[in-house]
Amino acid sequence: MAQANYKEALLEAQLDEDEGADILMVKPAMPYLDIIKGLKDQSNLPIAAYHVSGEYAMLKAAAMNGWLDEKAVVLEALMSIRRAGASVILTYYAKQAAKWLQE
Ligand SMILES: NCc1[nH]cc(CCC(=O)O)c1CC(=O)O
Repeated sequence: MAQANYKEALLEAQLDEDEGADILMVKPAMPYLDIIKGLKDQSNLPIAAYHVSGEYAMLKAAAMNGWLDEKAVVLEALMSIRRAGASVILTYYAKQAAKWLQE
C-alpha cells in the first residue's frame, strides 16, 4: 500500500470490512490521524489505533531529557487519537495514562 495514498487506505479498509473485519486498526497512530478520521466517517466498525513503540519512545526520551511535560503532552497525544475517531487505543502508556486520568 502506498503510504501517501489516502484513498487507497480507505479502500483497503473497506475491503477488510467486506471480508468480515470486526475492528479496523490503524498503526502507527499519530502519523495517520487523517486515516483514523476517514475510517470513522466511512465505517460503523470500531476504529482502533496502535500507538506504537516508536511513538512511545519519542515521548519518553523527550520527557527524560526534560524537554516536555510528560503528563500534559502524553494525554494530549492520546486525546488527539481519540478526537480523530479511535474508540480503542493500544498504547505503552496505558497504565500510566489510566493513573493520570484518575488523579
Ligand atoms: N507487524 C507486526 C507488528 N504489529 C505491531 C507492531 C508495532 C509494535 C511496536 O513497535 O509497538 C509490529 C511490528 C512492526 O510493524 O514493525
